[in-house]
Amino acid sequence: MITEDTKVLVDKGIMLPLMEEFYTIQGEGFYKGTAAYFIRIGGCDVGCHWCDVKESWDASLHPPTHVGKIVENAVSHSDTVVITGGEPLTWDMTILTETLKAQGCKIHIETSGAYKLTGVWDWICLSPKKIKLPTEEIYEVANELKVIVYNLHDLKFAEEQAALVNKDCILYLQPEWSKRDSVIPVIVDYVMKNPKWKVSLQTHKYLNIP
Ligand SMILES: C[S@@+](CC[C@H](N)C(=O)[O-])C[C@H]1O[C@@H](n2cnc3c(N)ncnc32)[C@H](O)[C@@H]1O
Ligand SMILES: Nc1nc2[nH]cc(C(=O)O)c2c(=O)[nH]1
Ligand code: SF4
Ligand SMILES: [Mg+2]
Repeated sequence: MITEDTKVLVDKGIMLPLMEEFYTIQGEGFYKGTAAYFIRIGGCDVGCHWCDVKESWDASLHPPTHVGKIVENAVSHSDTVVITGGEPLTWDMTILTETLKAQGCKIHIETSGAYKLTGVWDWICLSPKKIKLPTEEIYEVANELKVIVYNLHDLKFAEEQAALVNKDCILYLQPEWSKRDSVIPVIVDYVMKNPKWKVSLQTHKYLNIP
């Protein structure tokens, strides 16, 4: 049980439920191959049935941690930090990102965009979900759109989402991991026919790194 005082600090984004943090190689999307420190914040109620970190969903399982401590760890490892989750926009990201920025970090986010966009970001990866659509505001500022392809209908959803993003946003199709053997040939064929899209793979899973 967390105290009422702690809850107030979490609501303000002064503390956040920290699931894990690790220095690794960004496996996905535009920055694939780049070393970065990952901060995984607990809490998500979007509920993707194929989510590969379901352990993150219940925020109460992850200890409320002072943002100052999170930042201190991060900057000792890397000047590129990826905030992920869970769904990081469940929480107010203002203080975390401003504190990282003050330390000279490049700050990236992995988000479904389902909640209000808070924080200052150098790179926004928007991975929209049909079951809880992104807020209107995030389409304007997303740097990459990364649609997960589980079945053929996801290609139609991908086109609908691509019609909503800004003109500079880079478009990725990423196979859902458990379906990769059947979905990869479909994505390859689709991208060759529709070259505005690029392929994104979860390369960290092939590299056997976090
Ligand atoms: C675990 S989510 C956390 C961030 C945020 N909740 C989101 O969905 O963008 C990180 C990234 O992994 C993707 N992802 C999650 N499960 C996946 C799976 N089984 N196969 C492929 N990508 C997956 C998400 O779409 C997202 O781009
Ligand atoms: N290496 C690595 N790259 C990633 N890119 C996005 C990830 C995520 O879970 O948000 C992720 C992850 O979990 N590991
Ligand atoms: S939005 Fe992200 S963390 Fe939440 S269930 Fe979907 S993939 Fe998992
Ligand atoms: Mg992951």
